[in-house]
Amino acid sequence: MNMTAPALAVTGLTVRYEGAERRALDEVGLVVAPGEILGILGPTGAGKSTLLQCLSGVIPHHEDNAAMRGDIEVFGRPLGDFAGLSEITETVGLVMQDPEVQLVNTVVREELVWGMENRGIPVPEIERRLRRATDLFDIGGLLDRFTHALSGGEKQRVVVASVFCLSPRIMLLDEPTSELDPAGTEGVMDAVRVLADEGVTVIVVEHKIEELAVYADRLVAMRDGRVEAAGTPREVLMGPAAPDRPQVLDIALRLRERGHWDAELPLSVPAAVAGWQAMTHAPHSDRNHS
Ligand SMILES: Nc1ncnc2c1ncn2[C@@H]1O[C@H](COP(=O)(O)OP(=O)(O)OP(=O)(O)O)[C@@H](O)[C@H]1O
Repeated sequence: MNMTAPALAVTGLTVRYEGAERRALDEVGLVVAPGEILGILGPTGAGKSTLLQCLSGVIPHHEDNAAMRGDIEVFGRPLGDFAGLSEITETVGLVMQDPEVQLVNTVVREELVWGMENRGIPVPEIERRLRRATDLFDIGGLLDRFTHALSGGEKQRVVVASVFCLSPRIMLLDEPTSELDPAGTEGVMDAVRVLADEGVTVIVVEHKIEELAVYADRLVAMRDGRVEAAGTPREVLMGPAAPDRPQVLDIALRLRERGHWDAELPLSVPAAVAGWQAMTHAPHSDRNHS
């Protein structure tokens, strides 16, 4: 594996599910650098989960009603050259949208440990990773709990932590905070930032755009299976593929907290819209009434 190559390089990725009228992914191209947090946003059905399933090898290895073409390289090595899912998961960890699908053990501690044991990781290293996962994802109080009795947000944190324990160089997170409150969401995203600073590459699909604006290094906006816009959060969120306008105030506040918004803060929705227009240098008058 070439560690100086992009973590992921995707060209012409196209997927059509059997019987579907249109492509779920349509000539998608992406390059993701090592240690980068790439946020993926887009409306429901845009193809975000399908993209993560291709990057993790679930398509084609585990999903037989999807026809896929295009190239995916992981650290310079074509994904097709890996010996199936088991080898891919050594480098790429996927957290699926529904945590239930990934929880297979009765007790949280077993859930975190079993994957490491299956890989033959030595016990002291298992214990080190378990401590780290417990700290990073704040799950110390959950270790002896039954997995089926956890809340949705607790399940999400346990699943992210168990994928982290396998130490993948690339983590793909499909709406990892959908059931978490704002504090829980920040906790998970802060942990993701720490991992990225240590060189882990993270692709996160997220509907909470304010979170992506703050944590992601780059954003990709998808629609109808295509990449509609890509760039820094500011470029994408200020551009024509941006979300509904009232969110701009929220985004501006969160960006300011982190020192990324230097203009006047918009104090009302009309002021936000005006500020938005000024920053994009484009009137978009047809979208003012949304
Ligand atoms: N297993 C499947 N079989 C058939 N069609 C599918 C399958 N999975 C997804 N699709 C279709 O592919 C398209 C893209 O779906 P996908 O789940 O990738 O979108 P998404 O952007 O992740 O949506 P959401 O935000 O709702 O999770 C949709 O039209 C969806 O109905």
